[in-house]
Order: sequence, then structure tokens, then C-alpha cells
Amino acid sequence: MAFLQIDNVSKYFPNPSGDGRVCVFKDVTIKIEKGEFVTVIGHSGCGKSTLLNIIAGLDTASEGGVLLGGREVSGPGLDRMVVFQNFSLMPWMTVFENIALAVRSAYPNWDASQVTAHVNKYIALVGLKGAEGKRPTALSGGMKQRVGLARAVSIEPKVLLLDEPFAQIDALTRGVIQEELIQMWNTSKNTVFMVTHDVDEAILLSDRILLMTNGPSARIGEMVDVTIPRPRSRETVIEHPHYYKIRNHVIHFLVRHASHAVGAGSADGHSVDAPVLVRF
Ligand SMILES: Nc1ncnc2c1ncn2[C@@H]1O[C@H](COP(=O)(O)OP(=O)(O)OP(=O)(O)O)[C@@H](O)[C@H]1O
Repeated sequence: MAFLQIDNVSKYFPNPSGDGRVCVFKDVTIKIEKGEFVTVIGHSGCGKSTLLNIIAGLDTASEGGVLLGGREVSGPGLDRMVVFQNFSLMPWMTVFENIALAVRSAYPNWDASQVTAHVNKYIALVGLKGAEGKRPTALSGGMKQRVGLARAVSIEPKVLLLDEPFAQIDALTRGVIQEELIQMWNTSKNTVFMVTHDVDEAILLSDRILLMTNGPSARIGEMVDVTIPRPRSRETVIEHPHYYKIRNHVIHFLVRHASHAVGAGSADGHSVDAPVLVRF
């Protein structure tokens, strides 16, 4: 059994027209090993965030289930931390307090000096030294998301769930924070499940890219191994001979699935095809 196992998960929502239900995705099975960094890419509406929310325990599967370390996920927990694109910081708390709140929940027996040392370590890791006392309104988007990442990673969750965390950050800052995330991941070795629309980001960060077909009845169409050795940086990754092969392959998949129906799974209860494994 894999460390994080998504087993035949399907999700239905009530049809907005009031007539029955709509299948968002069907029979999604993903096996993720401890310490693996997996990214999901697919067109808007195929169900990426819904899948992430089910892993987080913020939503429930209509069919199937999620197992983490062999135990069924049945609700939110500190073993899975989510970073959303809208930052979700407590606006009345400072940078330090936002992170300390999470650290105190995860380590209720720690005394104040342990909490302070731990929070300061993560503030330094994301380059926010000097901004400890600022409130979110005084921070740029990039700084807010650094707080979000520090807060999530500081409690050392078993799984880090990233839902387009850099979508609202300008391209230059995004590149810098992506590299900071690599540094943090190198240290923490969290298992990461990330949703993104950014193909370059997925190649830079992931061990594997899961490509979702369009909904309704979306499925994981392909799993692409990112066969570019680590450590990676934005400058070196594009020099690797596999970079453009992987990039072109992912983009072609997305173009093929830009209009619905190509390879869409079955909404009528029949099983769907297993994902194609792609490795250059
Ligand atoms: N609570 C809900 N009730 C009804 N339908 C929902 C609900 N949440 C999501 N949906 C629908 O499920 C589908 C998948 O939504 P989801 O947000 O997971 O897609 P996504 O792939 O993450 O999209 P995007 O890339 O635009 O964020 C969409 O058609 C959406 O309208």
C-alpha cells in the first residue's frame, strides 16, 4: 500500500439544472509514495480542487476513499495542511502570530520559547526575517504566500496540499518562491500534492505530473514522470534534454483535451481506462 492512496474516488454534485447529478470525476486512483512531489494539471472545472479538498478532508468522496499511512481520511487534520491561492491568513494577526497559531495547535505541549524558536526558523526559511510584526494588509502577495507556506510546513504535516498557491503572485516573485519551496521541501521531505495550471512550475517542482481529462466524468488520463535529476533550479532545468519533451507532451495533452469528450471517462457506471504512464 502506498503512503497516500486515492482509491477509486468519484465525485458527483447535484446538477445545477435540478435534474439528477453531474459526475465531476470518476474512479480516480493515485498512489503516492512518502516524500513524493506530485502535481495535477487539467483544464478549469475538471475537478482538481475538489480532489485536493477530498484528500484534505474538507469535502467527501461520493464513491471510493483516501488512505493516508493506511488509515482512512475522514475529515480535516493537522497531518494534511492546505495552502490556498487566496492566502487565507488571519488578518488581525502578525506574521509571527499566524505561524505560531498553527505551531501551538500542532505541538500543544511546547513552551513559549520552543514555539518562538520554531516559528523564527520558518520565518527565516521563507525570507521574512524583519517582517515578523507585520499584519497581512502590510504584506505583498508574495510575502503573504510565504507566510502561508511557512505556516503549513512549520507543523511538519505528513502531506502538504497546495492549491495553485502561486496563481495570484506576479511571475518574477513566483519564480523566487518556487525555489524557496524547493529548499523547504529538500529539508522537510513532505509528501506534496499540488494543483497548478503552470506547466513549467509542474516540471520544476514535481516527481510526477498527473494529467486530468476534461469533465464531466474527468479521469487521470496520463501520469508523466519528470525524469530530470534534482537538485533543480529554474536556470538549469530548461537545459536538460527531457525538459522540452515533457513540456511539449503535457501541452499537447492539454490541447487534445481542450474540447470535451476526448478520452472522457464513463458517467454511466462503467469502469474507466487506467492512466497511461509516460516516461522520457
Ligand atoms: N460545492 C459544489 N457544488 C456544486 N458543484 C461544484 C461544487 N464545487 C465544485 N463544483 C463543480 O465541480 C466542478 C469541478 O470544480 P473544481 O473547482 O474542483 O475544478 P478545478 O479543476 O479545480 O477548476 P479550476 O482550475 O478552475 O480551479 C466544476 O464544474 C464546479 O462548478
